[in-house]
Amino acid sequence: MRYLTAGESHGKQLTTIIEGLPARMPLLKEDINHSLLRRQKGHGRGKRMQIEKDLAEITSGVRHGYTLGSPISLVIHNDDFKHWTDIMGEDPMDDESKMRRVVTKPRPGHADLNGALKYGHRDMRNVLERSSARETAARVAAGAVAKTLLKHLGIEVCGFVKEIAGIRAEEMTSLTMEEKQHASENSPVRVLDKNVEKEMMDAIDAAKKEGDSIGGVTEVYVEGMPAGIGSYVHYDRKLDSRIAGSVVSINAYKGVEFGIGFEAARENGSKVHDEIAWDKDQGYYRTSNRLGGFEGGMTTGMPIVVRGVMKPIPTLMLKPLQSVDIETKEPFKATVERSDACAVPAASVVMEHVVAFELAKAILEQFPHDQFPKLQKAIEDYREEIRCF
Ligand SMILES: Cc1cc2nc3c(=O)[nH]c(=O)nc-3n(C[C@H](O)[C@H](O)[C@H](O)COP(=O)(O)O)c2cc1C
Ligand SMILES: C=C(O[C@@H]1CC(C(=O)O)=C[C@@H](OP(=O)(O)O)[C@H]1O)C(=O)O
Repeated sequence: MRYLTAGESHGKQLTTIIEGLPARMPLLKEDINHSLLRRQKGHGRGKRMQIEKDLAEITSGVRHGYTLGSPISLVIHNDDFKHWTDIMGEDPMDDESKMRRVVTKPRPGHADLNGALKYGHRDMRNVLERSSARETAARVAAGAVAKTLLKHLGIEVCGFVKEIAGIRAEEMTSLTMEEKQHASENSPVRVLDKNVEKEMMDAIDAAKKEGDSIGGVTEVYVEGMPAGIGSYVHYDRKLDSRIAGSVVSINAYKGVEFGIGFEAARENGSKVHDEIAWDKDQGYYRTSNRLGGFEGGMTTGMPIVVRGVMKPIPTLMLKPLQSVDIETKEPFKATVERSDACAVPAASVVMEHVVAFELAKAILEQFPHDQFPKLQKAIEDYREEIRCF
């Protein structure tokens, strides 16, 4: 299974095409729209999110609520496009208007300058339109389809916030999946504890007031993945590495860790590895889950715990960073009209969905079936096989 996204931030629409899903899997647009609305809701976002109401239209690959086995295309319209028709339309602009609207001031921390150098764009709008995290809406749409597949296989994926600007959420390992999902679905900063929620919201509001930005840590937690999914044989099929790559591919993500993560560097082996046990009902299991559900590029059958680090948003409303105009070569400090102050809660939803996509993809590689009921049966049989192994 693979997917492709297309679309510019202020262009007409975003498009997602997903290929490789089996036929006869239940899929409703409501499942996708629920995820899209969650991505929009986190505290700390700027004015753009008040303009957009992300809703996906399924334009192919689904009929009467079931997948057909053909590519699925999803369209999300950009409501902001109506304000940008002259700048983003396909018709050529006259030279004078073009000169007035050309972007020549690259923002540190964004893709502007490197993208301009790579493609030779002297108008950096040609870069920023696509490098914008608007694209994560299209990725969440793909991930929502993957989450639907996983749900029907008994696998639940949930994303929430671990840390914002140094304020840490409660330890989630002791919480049930339902409690985690409650935080993920209902809290404006995706935490369970109301005191921490308030502290985080205050920190975001303070950053906003100062015209600065803040980052944080998000976590994705997965229950129900059977052991042995992924590969120890091929470097590019190791599932933990694919997940790590997909997390760092989210805009502004700079690092990833599984389980105790970087802490493993400071602990002895006796305090890092997860001992193996067995009982008649569940088969093999681990007495701890410090490695976050992976050994040898494959799942262990324990919950997957993966965290990602999001840097602060690079566009700063009142504290613009130093840069150089690519036309005049003069130094400048950028003025900004709008930007998010913190997108960590929203990004936790993005991370949840990119991880879900990698999991669903790995399952389909290991159990290739054209018909969804056959995939369900294959997973059921595999679960029984490993339980009795
Ligand atoms: C959900 C989300 C919203 C974002 N909103 C903004 C924003 O409003 N302004 C901004 O400058 N960057 C924003 N970013 C981050 C930039 O898109 C990102 O830093 C940029 O594309 C450069 O990529 P890099 O940080 O991965 O190197 C956002 C990221 C995410 C995930
Ligand atoms: C549009 C989204 O996020 C955008 C990501 C983004 C950036 O530079 O990455 C900049 C902002 O857009 P604008 O420049 O239009 O204000 C965010 O709102 C979205 O998440 O749907």
